[in-house]
Amino acid sequence: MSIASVTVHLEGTTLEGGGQILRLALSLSSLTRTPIHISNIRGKRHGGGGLKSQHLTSLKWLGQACNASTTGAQLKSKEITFAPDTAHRNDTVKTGAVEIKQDTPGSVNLVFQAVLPYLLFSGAEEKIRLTITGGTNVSNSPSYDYIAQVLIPMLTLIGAPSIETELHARGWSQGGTCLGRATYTITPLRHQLPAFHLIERGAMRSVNATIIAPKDTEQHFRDELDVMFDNLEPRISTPPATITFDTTFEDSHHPKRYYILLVATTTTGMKLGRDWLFDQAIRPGKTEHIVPTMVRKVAGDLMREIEHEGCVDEFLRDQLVVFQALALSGSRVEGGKGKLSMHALTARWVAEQILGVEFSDDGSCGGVGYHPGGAGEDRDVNEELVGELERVTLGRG
Ligand SMILES: Nc1ncnc2c1ncn2[C@@H]1O[C@H](COP(=O)(O)OP(=O)(O)OP(=O)(O)O)[C@@H](O)[C@H]1O
Repeated sequence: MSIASVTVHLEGTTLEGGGQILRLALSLSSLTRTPIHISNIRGKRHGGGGLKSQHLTSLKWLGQACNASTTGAQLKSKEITFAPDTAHRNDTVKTGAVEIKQDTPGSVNLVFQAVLPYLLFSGAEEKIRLTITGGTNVSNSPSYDYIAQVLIPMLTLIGAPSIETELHARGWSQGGTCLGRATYTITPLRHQLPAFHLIERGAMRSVNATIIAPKDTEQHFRDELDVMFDNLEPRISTPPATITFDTTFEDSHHPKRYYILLVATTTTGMKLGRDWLFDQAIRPGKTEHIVPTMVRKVAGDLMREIEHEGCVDEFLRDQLVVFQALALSGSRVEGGKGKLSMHALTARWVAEQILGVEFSDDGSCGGVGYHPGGAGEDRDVNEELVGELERVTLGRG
């Protein structure tokens, strides 16, 4: 495994040009102790770019965790340097209860996205109960529900220790800001993450709907979902496999807070998710159209994911890039006919710049086989454990 010891410069307007470049670069820099310099941060975003609260929170937390020297660590900053202390040991990360607080509804799950690789690969011996304050349901980011129902089960499928989740309160960016809190209990890896193969999609087994909306819309949602499930079934079923449909409804306790998530699970355990946080101004007395609009929109999005025949949805595809890059060489994620998103291309680019890994057109990656707790030194792999995990990783030839 070769890791750059010189500072890696990342131009923040590259490809997607948003916050993902920063989060992933910070994750990989902290783990490998590679110094980074990012210019024009979020340079393709309207309003001038720069660090938002969620980005700054991740930067500060990772900076203190790996004892990094930083410059530019303030809100709206468009340029940072981040140089982890090369003598620092990642396995000295604080275990037990770890609290990351934000005083805005910045996405809890984008902070989680930034710090998870560091904690999972820290080499720490004890569990980490990570609690993050902020927004749990925020536009253009993974919701708490998506993380719990899609990302985490898929991480378990690829061989990561299971992560428990607990929601204390929801935090919304809609209908006036309100802070939420969620806890993720992470068991750090004790060995390299084996190469994983998500290549067999299997047949559809179930579709679960999660609705969070004002209580008086519950029946309307259930009726719309019943119609939608009836329409969906013949289009996605592969007899003799049968599909079950299920709906969970939660009162959002606010007339302007609406959220829907649909998760399709396949016979090989793949999870495809599509959601929508209703984020338009809702005028009193003008809400009847919202329910059918949301159901139709998300059902259409899920249908497109299913028709692509990939093993992951558009969002998971970019969120798994970091794990492909850190796993042993040869992980492959089948995206099907779906176009690789700009986020996925950007994540690959950051991983290539910092770790020197390469991704092939078929979705496979020459991962570095990162040793938990290490900065890339060649320790022996626990072959027995890796073999065991390989058996639970789907599609392994
Ligand atoms: N509906 C969704 N479900 C699951 N994940 C999502 C969803 N929308 C966005 N994401 C994920 O959230 C991340 C968004 O990255 P992005 O760089 O756009 O965010 P950001 O830090 O808020 O930056 P910016 O404000 O610059 O857009 C990506 O990993 C993407 O896959």
